[in-house]
This record gives sequence, C-alpha cells and structure tokens, in this order.
Amino acid sequence: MQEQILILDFGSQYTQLIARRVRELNVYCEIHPFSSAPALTPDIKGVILSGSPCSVSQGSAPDLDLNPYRGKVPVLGVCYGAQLMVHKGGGFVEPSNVREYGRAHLNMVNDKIDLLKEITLNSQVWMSHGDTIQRLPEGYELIASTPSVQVAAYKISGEPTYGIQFHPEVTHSTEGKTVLRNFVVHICECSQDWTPTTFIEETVEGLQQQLGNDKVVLGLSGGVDSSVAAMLIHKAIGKNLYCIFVNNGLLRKGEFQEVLDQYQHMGLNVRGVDASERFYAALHGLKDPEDKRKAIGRTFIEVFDEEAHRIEGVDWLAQGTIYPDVIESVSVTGPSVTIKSHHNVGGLPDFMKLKVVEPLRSLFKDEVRLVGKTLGLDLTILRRHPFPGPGLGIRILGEITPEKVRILQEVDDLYVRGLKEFGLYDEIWQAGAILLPIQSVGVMGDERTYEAVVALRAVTSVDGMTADWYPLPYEFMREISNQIINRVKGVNRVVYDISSKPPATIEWE
Ligand SMILES: Nc1ncnc2c1ncn2[C@@H]1O[C@H](COP(=O)(O)OP(=O)(O)OP(=O)(O)O)[C@@H](O)[C@H]1O
Ligand SMILES: O=c1[nH]c(=O)c2[nH+]cn([C@@H]3O[C@H](COP(=O)(O)O)[C@@H](O)[C@H]3O)c2[nH]1
Ligand SMILES: NC(=O)CC[C@H](N)C(=O)O
Ligand SMILES: [Mg+2]
Repeated sequence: MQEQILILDFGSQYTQLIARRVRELNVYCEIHPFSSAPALTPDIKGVILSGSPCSVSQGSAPDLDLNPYRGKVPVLGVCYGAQLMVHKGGGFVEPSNVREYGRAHLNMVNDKIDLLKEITLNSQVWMSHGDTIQRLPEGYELIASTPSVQVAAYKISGEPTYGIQFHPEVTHSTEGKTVLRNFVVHICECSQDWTPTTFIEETVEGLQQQLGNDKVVLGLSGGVDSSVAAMLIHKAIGKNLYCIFVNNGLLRKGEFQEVLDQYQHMGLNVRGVDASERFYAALHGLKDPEDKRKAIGRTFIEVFDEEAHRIEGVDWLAQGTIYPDVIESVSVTGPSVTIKSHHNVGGLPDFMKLKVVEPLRSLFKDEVRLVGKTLGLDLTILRRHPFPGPGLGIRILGEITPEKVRILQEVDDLYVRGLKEFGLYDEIWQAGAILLPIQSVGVMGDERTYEAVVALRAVTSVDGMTADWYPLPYEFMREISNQIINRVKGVNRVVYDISSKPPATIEWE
C-alpha cells in the first residue's frame, strides 16, 4: 500500500507547489478537485486544503463537507482552507483593509504546538490574502500571529486539525518546508519512503502484471518523458516494447541519427522512420501557425499509425503523459482561451483502438528527470532543452521549405554548440533560433547582399508558463553573430529577442 497525502484543490495557483513540496519530503501525494474529493481510505494519512481565489463570504464559494476527514486523519488548511474551517465552525472571516500580499514576519509563535515545532520568532512567511480571520470559533486555539493579522495560524483543540493563513509551499516562506515536514512526517506519520528507486521497482512490477506478454508500441521524441517511459517499460517487458522515432524533417541538425543511435545504444527496440518529405508536402503553401501545427500533427498521426500497424498483434500504446497533464485544476474563471494549440503531437488517435499505458502519470517533470537519472538515462537527453513537437516548423515564420529548414538547422546548430562551449547551456531553460520572413540589406566583401534575418531566443523558466529572456554575455553574442553570418549562406543579420512571457510567448508562432 502506497501511503499518501490527499491535497484538495480549491483553485489556488499554488496547489501544484504544495504537492511538489510534499513529494520533496519523499512522501507521495495526489491533488483532487474539492468537487470530486475522494472518500477516506487507509492509504490516506492526512489531508491538505489548498488556497483559492474565492472568498468564503461569497454565496457561491467552494464548500466541502469535512466530516469524513476531520478527526479521522490530520487536516491542514492553507489560506482559503484555513478560512473555510473557521467560517464553517461559526467564526468570522471578512474582507479587510489590512490585506496582506507578500512577506510578513511572525511576531508570535507557539512552537510547543507540533505543527510549529522549530519555527522561530520573526520567521518570514509569504501572505496572499484579502480576507482575514477576525474571530476564531470556540475550541480553536491561536498559535501564531503577524503584526497585521492576529490569526496567522490556529489549531483545533482535541483533534489534529490546523489552519495557517500564510503559504508554507512558496520558498519565500523561509521555514515553510519545516511546517510541511512537521505536518506530513510528525503529525501524519508518513514514512518518507517514496524515492525514485522505490518508484521504479513498484512501477516495473506493476507494468509486468499489467502487460504480461502483450506487445506495446511507443513514440520516442528525443525528449525526457517518452525516453524515461520507454526505459521503464523496457525494463518491465524487454523486446515486447516497440519504439518508433519519426523524423518530421523539422528536427535539429543531425538530431535524427544521433538520437536514434543513442536509443539503440540503450538497448531499445527502436525503428527510425524518415518521413521528412511527407511533412514538407503537407506543409506546402501553409503560412498560418495554427494551420502548420495542425498539418504537422495530422501527418504525425498518419505516419505513426501506419508504422504501428506494421507491428503484428500490438495491444498497447504507451505515452509519456506526466502529472501536470493529468491534474484537473479547478477552473474558477471559466475555460481559458487557446493561445496556441500545443501538444497536438501528443493526442494520439482513438481510432488506433489500442489500450493506453502511461507509467509517468503521477510524476512531475523534475521527478521524471530523477527517475531517468536513476535509470542511467544519458545526460544529453536528461539535460536537453524542451523542444516543441512541431520543431523548427514553428521557428520558420511563414511558409516552410526544405531550404529554409537547412538554413535554420545550420544557425541553430552553431548557436546551441556555442552555448555549450561557453558553459551557458545549462543556465538556460530553452534556447533556439528563429528564421524571420524578411530580408535585409548587407555588405559582404564590397558586395551588396539581400538576405535573411535570424533572431536568437534564450529564456529562463520553471515550467514554460512564464519566462524571462536570458542576459547573454556580449562576448558570446559578438562571437556567435560573427559565426552565423560568416558560415551560414543566406543570412546576413542576427538580432536578439528581449521579450518576456507574458506578454510575448517563448516561440514566435
Ligand atoms: N518525432 C517523434 N517520433 C515519435 N514519437 C514522437 C515524436 N515526437 C513526439 N512523439 C510522441 O508524442 C508525444 C508528445 O510529444 P511532445 O513533444 O508534445 O511531448 P513532451 O511533453 O515534450 O514529451 P517528450 O519529453 O517525450 O518529448 C511524445 O511523448 C512521444 O511519445
Ligand atoms: O509540443 C509542443 N507543441 C507545440 O505546438 C508547441 N508550441 C510551443 N511549445 C513549447 O511550449 C513551451 C511554451 O511555449 P510558448 O510560450 O511559445 O507557448 C515552450 O517550451 C515551447 O517550445 C510547444 N510544444
Ligand atoms: N490565497 C488564498 O487562499 C486567498 C483566499 C481568499 N481569496 C483571500 O483573499 O483571503
Ligand atoms: Mg517533446
């Protein structure tokens, strides 16, 4: 039995962070929307209630019957979660003019209470609330305060139920991790045995039971997720795993062969399929980014489907789905607009009629990396920057031609090589070159040129949702722009993209 902490999500932007912090303590946890809270089972050692953009005083605020949990397992309410228990217990929560956003310091801490053990006076905590707990219900004990709000934390007498107004999950709460450790390890008594090694053992065993002698097909992309998924399944069923790696003609220079070699080296049963011409044909004449994405996605599915059908008697399709793809976060503001139709490559077709196996469904990206590392996955794959499914296809603005792909591959290759040589590659979350659909005048060897402009992009980010441009050293920029213009025929100008996301996006299309 895998013990776990249950996190009930009320729509806070920080809910995933709570989960990551709990897992950093080597304790497994799952996030579920408050509206479909699971029943208490013996594996659930404790419950955390998240924050929320809503206010408990609104009629329509998210609500939940806590009786199935309270008193049976320890419960920790964070921000909205804490306010909710006060509200339901007959206390008083109100919008207040002493709103707190950002750092605050505890000027009263009862560190005799197990939740706050080792928390120091003046400890910095991160606040983000407009409502304030004005009066605690009877039987609720005040255990911490800040200068502006009296109720920064409370405990309900006679049961292991706690509320905290601050956010222990953000790193700006400098002792937040201690609070979470106190709750998860000391109060819930979780045994901290959820490690990459146990994950691998349990997953491989589970896969063997699930798959038996069946055949599985999996698309490898050269990225971390599909590679780690392949390694796990390979460990479980060996040669019954059939991998397919498609060259869509939009990969980086030399990448198809390099990655294919690497996979074969790892002992994977992998077939490389060069479908470049087919992709170029599908893209012919298309200029609009979304049209291009759709054509690439459609062609990918066609090629993959054909290849999968060549394998006799396949029952399963394996996918590198990870936890953020699975979590149904509570949408409090309604459906969001489509900025780009991402992950078009991911949704493999229902018509394939295969059962789906997803061994990474419960992991965050950094956990996938740790599992990959433990499995001995090559560092070049582990550390590789994210690369979009449609590849260079969305970095060539406008229509795609094989010649433009060749130019961009050369530029990108010099740029990425340069980043590695200068020791910058690992400092950057994602980098790439963009071929612009304009030409500019230049002079080379006394001759007038009229050639393409390329933009370089390098960003720092955690998850790609927000990003900041990376301040490349001038020395590097000088060197690399020289190399690009001198060596790549057809390019006479290099510019650097200094836009953050938002308001820009990482890719230009
Ligand atoms: N060139 C390719 N050949 C075969 N399969 C592919 C290829 N590109 C993508 N796939 C498959 O489609 C899935 C989704 O691709 P996408 O790049 O959107 O995912 P991802 O989240 O970046 O994961 P990964 O780290 O595996 O690339 C991959 O996990 C892989 O199974
Ligand atoms: O698989 C993908 N299919 C796509 O169509 C796609 N578009 C963008 N990206 C990647 O997503 C991250 C965020 O990119 P944006 O800021 O451009 O939206 C960045 O890492 C991008 O490289 C894609 N990945
Ligand atoms: N971060 C939160 O959970 C905020 C709760 C509530 N919306 C408030 O402003 O007080
Ligand atoms: Mg990928």
